[in-house]
Amino acid sequence: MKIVDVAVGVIKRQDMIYVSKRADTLHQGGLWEFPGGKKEADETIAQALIRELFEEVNIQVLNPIPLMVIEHDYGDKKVRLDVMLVEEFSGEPSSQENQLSRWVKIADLAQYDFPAANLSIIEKLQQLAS
Ligand SMILES: Nc1nc2c([nH]c(=O)n2[C@H]2C[C@H](O)[C@@H](COP(=O)(O)OP(=O)(O)OP(=O)(O)O)O2)c(=O)[nH]1
Ligand SMILES: [Mg+2]
Repeated sequence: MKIVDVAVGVIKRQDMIYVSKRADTLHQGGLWEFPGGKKEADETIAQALIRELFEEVNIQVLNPIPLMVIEHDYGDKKVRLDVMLVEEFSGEPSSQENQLSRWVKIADLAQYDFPAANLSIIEKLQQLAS
């Protein structure tokens, strides 16, 4: 199965992360996510991140920092999540795609249902915060 490259942005301000709820109809629908999306063939992963975060939450990413890469096989789809920490950005995140979105304290992220591939991201954020 072809692996899908995904740029994922962990948008952080102080002890809060900006999360959105995926539409029910999408792959891994109804779960919470960090904004992002599929890399196009002609893009670098950083370019994909900048484009996706502008399209989805209307911010200009300034200085993304690589956090981790996660490969996960959902059975129906294999993904490679290139996760980047976004602490420097301009604009105020707001959902452009009718997604429910909110700032959540890192300590409270575990109360939200995320796709299985995201568990190690949340663990890492909690380690960094403690
Ligand atoms: N954006 C995002 N995708 C995630 C996360 N965790 C996770 O497993 N994924 C998976 C779900 C999808 O299979 C894939 C990303 O798809 P997407 O639906 O965001 O892609 P996209 O924005 O390009 O959407 P589209 O153009 O296909 O509608 O990565 C996450 O935290 N954020
Ligand atoms: Mg997306």
